This record gives sequence, C-alpha cells and structure tokens, in this order.
Amino acid sequence: MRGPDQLSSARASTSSPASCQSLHGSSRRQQRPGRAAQPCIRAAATMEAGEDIREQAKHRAPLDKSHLFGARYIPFRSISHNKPTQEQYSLDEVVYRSEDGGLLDVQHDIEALQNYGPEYWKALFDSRTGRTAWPFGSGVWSKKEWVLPDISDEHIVSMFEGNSNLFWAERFGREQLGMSDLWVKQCGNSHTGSFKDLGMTVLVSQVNRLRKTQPNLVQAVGCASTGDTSAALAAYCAWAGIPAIVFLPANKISMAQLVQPIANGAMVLSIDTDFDGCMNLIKDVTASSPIYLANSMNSLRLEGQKTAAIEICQQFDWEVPDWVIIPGGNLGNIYAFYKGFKMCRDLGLISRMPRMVCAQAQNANPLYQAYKNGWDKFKPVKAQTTFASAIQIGDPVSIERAILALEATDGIVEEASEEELMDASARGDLTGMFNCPHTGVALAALIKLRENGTIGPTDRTVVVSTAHGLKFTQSKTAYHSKEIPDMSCGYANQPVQVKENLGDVMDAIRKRYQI
Ligand SMILES: Cc1ncc(COP(=O)(O)O)c(C=O)c1O
Ligand SMILES: N[C@@H](CCOP(=O)(O)O)C(=O)O
Repeated sequence: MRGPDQLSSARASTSSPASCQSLHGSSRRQQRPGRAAQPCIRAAATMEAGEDIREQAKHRAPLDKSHLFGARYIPFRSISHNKPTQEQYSLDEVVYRSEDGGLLDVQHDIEALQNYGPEYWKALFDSRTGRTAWPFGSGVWSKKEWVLPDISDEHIVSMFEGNSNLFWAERFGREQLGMSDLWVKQCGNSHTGSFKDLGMTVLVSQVNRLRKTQPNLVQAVGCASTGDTSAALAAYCAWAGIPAIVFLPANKISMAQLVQPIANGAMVLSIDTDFDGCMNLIKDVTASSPIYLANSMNSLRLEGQKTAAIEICQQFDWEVPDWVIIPGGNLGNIYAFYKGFKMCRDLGLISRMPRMVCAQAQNANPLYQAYKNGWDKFKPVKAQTTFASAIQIGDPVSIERAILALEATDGIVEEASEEELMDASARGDLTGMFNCPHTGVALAALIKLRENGTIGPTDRTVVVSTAHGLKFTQSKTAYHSKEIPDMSCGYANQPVQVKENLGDVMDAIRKRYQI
C-alpha cells in the first residue's frame, strides 16, 4: 500500500526507501492505495542557502492531505451512546460544546486511514522518529495524519515534544513488588515539565492557523490551571507570539509552576479560589470573548495527548501492555490514552486494549467515589489540599470521558492517601526515578493492586509519570526533612551535617555504609 507521503512526493514514489534521496521537485503524481511500500519522509538532501527546517518542509511535502484524511468535532455523547449524529463542526470553528451542552470529541476518517494498513503506519511512524524534519521531529506531529491531518506544516507550533523515554523500572519492580516487566512512561520529561506539552502543541497550532486564516477570531488564549496547563500554554504561546492568559488558584501551586508562565510573559491572574472556581471563570470568559479555551474541555488537546499511548505501543514494538496506570484530575488524559490505544487497535497496529487504571489522591477523589458507587452516582466534591496539587480537582470536566475509557477497558480506579503517595514517590526515587507527587499517586495505586494480587508478577505494566519531579522540590524537601505533620516520612534520606575534618567525614560514611 502507498501512503500519503508518497501521494505527492514524486521522488519518493518508487517502492524502495533507498530510492528516496530527495523530495524536491515533486510532480504531485496521485496514486491510489495499493501494494505495500515503505514510507519515506526523509527531508530534502540539500537545504537551500538561508532556509530553515520549516521552509525546507514546504519543498518536501506540498501535500494536499485534506482529500485523504479529515477530522471534525462531533458530540461526545454520540460516541458514548453509540448513536450516529448529523451534528458536526469544522475544527476551524470556535466551539467547545455540543448543542445539548455536552462535550465534543474529534472524530477522524478511520476508513480513509484504514486504506493504508497497519504496516504502512508502523513504518511511517518509525521512519519519522528521532529526526529533525519539520514537524516530524515532534512525537506528536510524527503522527500528524492521526492528530490534525489538515493543518499545514507552516502553521504548526512545536518544540519537538513527545518521544519521551520508557523508563525500565527494573529495580523498583523486582525488589519492591516482585515484578519483572514494569515501566514508567516519562511524560514529564518534556519542555515545560509535564505531559501538557503534548496537547498544547496541537491546540496552539490550531489557534495559530485560525489567527492566520481568520484574523480577529482569536485574540488571546486562556486556561484555568493547577500549574502545568498554564506552563505549557504560556510557553507555546510565547514561541508563537500569541497572547496568553492563565487563571491560577492563589497559593495552591508550586513555586516552580508559578514562575513558568511569569517567565514566558503570560498574563497571570492569581485568583482567590480553587481550581474548580478558576475553571468556572475561564468557561464564562471564553464563552463571551475572543479568548480561546486551552483546557482539556477543548477536545483538540486530547488529540495531542493521545500520542503518548501510541508511543508506548511503538516503544514495545507494537505489543500492548497489560496495564496502564494514570493519575487523574480533570480526567482528560485518561480518555486521551484510551483514544490513542483505541486508534491503534481500530487501525490494526495492536490487537487488544490494555486495562486502564485511574489513580486519584484520596483528598480529591470524585472519580474513585463514583467508581465505588457503580458509576451512576457521580457527585463533584470539594477537593482538599493534597501534595499532588496538580490533581486537586473536585469537579472534573471530563468525567464522562473517563468513565467511558474505564468501562471500555475493564478499568479500575484506585486512590492514595497523602502518606501513601509521598512514600510511593520516595520509594520510586530510591530506585533512580525522580517523581512528582502525581506519579506518586500512580505508584501507590500500583503498589496496592500488586499487593492485592490484581496485577500479577509478570504483567507488563506501564505507570504514566505526568510531571517532572523538579517542579515539586518543596514537597520532596519537606518529606526528606521529616517536616510533614502526622506523616512518618519512612523513606526520608536526611543530609548529614559534618565538620571539615577527614575523621568526621569518614566516621559519617562508615556509619552509613560500613565501609
Ligand atoms: C502533573 C499532572 N498529573 C496529572 C494530571 C491529571 O490529568 P487530567 O487532568 O487529564 O486527569 C494533571 C492535571 O490535571 C497534572 O498536571
Ligand atoms: N492539572 C491541570 C488541571 C487542568 O487540566 P486540563 O488538562 O483540563 O487543562 C493543570 O495543570 O492545570
């Protein structure tokens, strides 16, 4: 079968990748899907003097992909209730809700994508990984046809996010849990230090396109945030020169998170409320002004975030893990992962879905409570203070999306107390990780599910790490200093004070290591 890159890349149109020396001078010969061919996306061999990689991409791929693949908004309920719908919106419209006030979802032309077959997509994605060809150096845009097929490369706003490593948690698994196949997907090892970059590149790219093609439609982009969405929004908008406004709950986010949008020049509103209060405000503001909503209520974000699930499959050579454990707050990400795995399965790249686990802090656990009540009694809660401050959310916008993802994957919801999440985070760190507290929540859920036998010793399990531990040094420092009231901080590692004296130094070392 031939794929989209061949369709308009003349010199890439022979079936051998070796023949793909340069993609300059396309003859735009149209071909139909047919026999299998190796995809070739290699950038032009030579760059014109003064060209940058974005300009180079214009020569490489002057594709009109819109006739091949498309995507649009449809009501989420038509998916959850499995009912066809006439209601749909172009991605070039500013719309966040369906006619009945429900969530939207981005629907792709799955049949058109199916024309190219699983081997085509695997080879195409593999060929793009680890390169600098614009925009495929990004782990999100290397899956462009599955994300935002219609956007032109020159409108994309990317910092080559994604392609995060899968950390083999060999020692943590073996020594602490008796597990042989445990992995941590390091989504927090990213430009702004959280998985939000994956969604924000898509949303800000679409905003950039709207601003270029429909002047005055979008004058700024805004979000409510517990610290990570705001950091990502501010950075991507700064890169593209788009005004950003972030609503933060006063005194409820870490100092490192607060300084990110400040440094990137966003307008930072510190509001005397919690995240849910900020979310209500930003919904009202974006409904009545040319300020575009950047929270995951906007389903564009999830199109980028879902690529982390596709990457996990790719990193395992298209084998599916048995379990994927994800910390949940506003609950967009669990659905994004579900979408990524489902797309891989619907397009034949994998043969089954993993079981998904959503992990919540006990102090902010509305999903856990709904799960325990058989789903039909969801009630928002007033979220209490938690070290996992980025998931201190009591009224998650994507509750329906999360329930669909969990029901469809025979999923589980677990919770973690403050002590459990801090201990789990510290235990992981002692085996070489450097976790944020939210990853601590996911690790605590793993520990519980392993201890009660739900997760078996050889089950391939992926814990999704959602932010970089360096954003949360205040809570780590408090733990290791044993300064947290009512917490034993059983895995604390305290610095040893010694005089500048060889004898004292050696005594201290001997005491610890018996050397
Ligand atoms: C670090 C971190 N982990 C986990 C989450 C939860 O993601 P979601 O809101 O998509 O459930 C968030 C944000 O809510 C976050 O910032
Ligand atoms: N943790 C999030 C909360 C908002 O989530 P979103 O995915 O809906 O933007 C944050 O960092 O702000």
